[in-house]
Amino acid sequence: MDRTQAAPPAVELNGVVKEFGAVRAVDGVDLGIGAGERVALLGRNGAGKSTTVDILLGLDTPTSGTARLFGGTPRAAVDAGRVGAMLQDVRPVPRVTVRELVGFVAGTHRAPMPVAEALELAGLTGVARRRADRLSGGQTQRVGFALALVGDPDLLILDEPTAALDVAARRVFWDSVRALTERGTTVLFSTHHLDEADLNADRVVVIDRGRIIADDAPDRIRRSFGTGVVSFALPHGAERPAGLEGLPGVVSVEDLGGRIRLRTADSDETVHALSALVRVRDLEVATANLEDAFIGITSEPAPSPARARKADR
Ligand SMILES: Nc1ncnc2c1ncn2[C@@H]1O[C@H](COP(=O)(O)OP(=O)(O)OP(=O)(O)O)[C@@H](O)[C@H]1O
Repeated sequence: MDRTQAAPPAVELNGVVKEFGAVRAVDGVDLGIGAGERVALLGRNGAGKSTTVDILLGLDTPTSGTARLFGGTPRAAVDAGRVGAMLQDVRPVPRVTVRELVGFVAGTHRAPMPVAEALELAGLTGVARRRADRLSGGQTQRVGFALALVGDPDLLILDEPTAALDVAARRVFWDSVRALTERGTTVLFSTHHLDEADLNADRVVVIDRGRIIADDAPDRIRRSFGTGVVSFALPHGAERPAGLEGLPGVVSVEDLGGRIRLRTADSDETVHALSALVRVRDLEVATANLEDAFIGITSEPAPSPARARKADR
């Protein structure tokens, strides 16, 4: 055996397609994720995130293409206790305490972390003696997190992990995720909170209509769609002027019905040229965030079949 060979990636999807009848939920996804990466999976409703996660967990099989975790099948990685998952629907077992439930699941793993540590990382120490079926929505979601991490997995897959968490609980959650990746755990999470992806992922993968349309560091994705947003209202009754797309720095133009938003790589130049083109009202200049980039990327038209085939090659 070649001992110099690098360890296989935590996640490797090659040409994965998943069809449900006429619906192509995943449409040729290639994705590799290395150890210790913290990756956000973003996409609009119905983009294909959960289907991709299901395939990664071996809960569903691709129509074509391959999914591998640590060089083997997802099933093998899950059976070996290398994968912890937190899915959207967490339904706690009735009549046991939080500590008992997490302890029970720890007992099913070969090398779990101490139960107290899992409770602490999930922010549950204060409610450890409470019945697991009598918790708030946010506490229940934290139980799901504790159950996913107590096996001390190499890969954590978290499907919208903070949907029910308040601001303080979110902070605890992301601190814990950071601590886990610092000791080598790979984390893949899906979210609709783009600010969270921006702050907590070192890589953002955007999926749209079953295809990966962006895969980069959050700041690079932000910059690729302009660093600034210039928005303004038109004078009452005025038509949208021609030529906005051609103004210096402008990357894209959105018409929000009376208000125009320009994403730009150079706000100063854009504003200067804009003032010569049209008289505007309520001018605002802001720094672009990941949400602006996301809207820009995902609102682009779907590739035509000819373009899609070309992209496949
Ligand atoms: N079991 C199924 N049978 C039929 N269609 C399905 C099935 N599961 C998913 N789909 C469809 O596949 C597409 C992708 O769904 P998926 O749940 O993966 O999206 P998502 O990105 O997770 O969305 P959301 O953000 O709303 O959770 C959608 O059009 C969905 O309706």
